Amino acid sequence: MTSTTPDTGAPYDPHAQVHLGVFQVGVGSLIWDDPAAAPHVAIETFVHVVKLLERGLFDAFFLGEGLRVRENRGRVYELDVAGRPDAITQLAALAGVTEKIGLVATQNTTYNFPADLARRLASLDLLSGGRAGWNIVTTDNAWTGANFRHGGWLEHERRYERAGQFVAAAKELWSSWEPDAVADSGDAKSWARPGAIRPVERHTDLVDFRATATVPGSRQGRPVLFQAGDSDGGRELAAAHADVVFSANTEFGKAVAYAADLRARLARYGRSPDSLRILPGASVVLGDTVREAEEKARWIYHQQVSPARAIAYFEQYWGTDLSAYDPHGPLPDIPPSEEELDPSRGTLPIERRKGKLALIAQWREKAERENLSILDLARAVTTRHDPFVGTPSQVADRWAEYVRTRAVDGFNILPDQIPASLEDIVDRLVPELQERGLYRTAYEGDTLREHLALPPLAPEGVRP
Ligand SMILES: Cc1cc2nc3c(=O)[nH]c(=O)nc-3n(C[C@H](O)[C@H](O)[C@H](O)COP(=O)(O)O)c2cc1C
Repeated sequence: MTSTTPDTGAPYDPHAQVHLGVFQVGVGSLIWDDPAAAPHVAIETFVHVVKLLERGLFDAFFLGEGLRVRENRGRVYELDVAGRPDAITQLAALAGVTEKIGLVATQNTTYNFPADLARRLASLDLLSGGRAGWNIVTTDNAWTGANFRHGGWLEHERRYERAGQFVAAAKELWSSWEPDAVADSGDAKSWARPGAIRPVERHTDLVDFRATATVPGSRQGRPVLFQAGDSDGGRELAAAHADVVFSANTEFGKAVAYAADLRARLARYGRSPDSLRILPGASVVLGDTVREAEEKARWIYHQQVSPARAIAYFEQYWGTDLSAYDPHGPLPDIPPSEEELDPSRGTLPIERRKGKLALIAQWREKAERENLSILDLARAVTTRHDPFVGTPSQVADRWAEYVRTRAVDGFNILPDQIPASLEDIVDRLVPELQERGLYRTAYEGDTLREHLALPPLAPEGVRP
């Protein structure tokens, strides 16, 4: 290691590999209204995407969870799809048309129930031949929970307390079906030890159930555990339980600091730096030249924050109908409603749900100072994940630095366009990565755990 190598809590690795997943969130930034876009809730689109990714030798395809369509004053927010099918149902269908790719469902621990969710994830894992993953989130959005399951607002710390208990209970359920309870459980025998089906129970103020598992373990033992959420509580949950983190720290300096912090936490749980993969979100815009890539990136961003979206964005803050205002004109001259935003409703980033009057005053000042229209201001204040913009060879070189310094172990691609962004990556970026020895040329294993090169589970399958 040279003196300039950043400290990521793991040694420089010239042979490090890029692991790739795709996070198809379905809402927010995807450009669905482009004529080249595939229909957003059609099974054909999902089948096409997942087969494309399998051709590109991706580790995983994964879906977000939203239990309610995002809307603004009773209308669906422009880029947010008019429907978001249940993730586990979608992934079960995709398991039947694929052989290798991992299938990861985001599911929250605040509005689900442990035994029920553990059963559904174990079913996906078993039926896909050990390719399931669970992206554990706590969700800051009581409004979505109330739609189908149970509502109610748990404070941040309590959400993570429940998450810790929930995940530990799920892991115990997954290790509670032991192979001699089955006449011939095939692959399950290779990892679990003999015994019987043990009931699992918890009786706390946050998690209260008694249940027995309904399916044996899969070829990988149990679903691979992803975690998303960047607070101290989120990082502790990851250090205690996760196999993969879906991190929001994409920019190189942030990725280095995050990796060092997380690996120090891992050590406190007695885990090695290699027992966890770090995959931040990343959007990628490729061009034959830097200029072409930059122009495309600008076009994409302008599509994402369209005039109609700019109006809808500010309507949420003003709390009133702004459709009569010209997006190319100045900010509305009417005052916003006095009412604060509902903190339990997650259409907007959580840090922007408080103190809206002060925020609007800041925006007014900025717009006047810089002579910005409604649309200009919306583009200036809405953030996006740091995109990798450049030629395929430039992006491959940057990724080599990221993985070899162990700042990350790969990326979760956040596509802007489906399928175009992903076709670009599979057909143009993957060959560049392969040329540099950064990426597999064939799948070497069958399970998601194997694709991620995670250490095998302990013989008992899980650490409860
Ligand atoms: C990369 C990423 C993806 C997420 N995806 C979802 C999702 O699909 N559904 C959801 O309810 N919450 C999702 N979350 C939000 C988390 O549930 C969590 O509420 C939020 O990040 C706040 O946690 P924190 O305070 O630990 O950062 C995601 C968070 C991150 C960082």
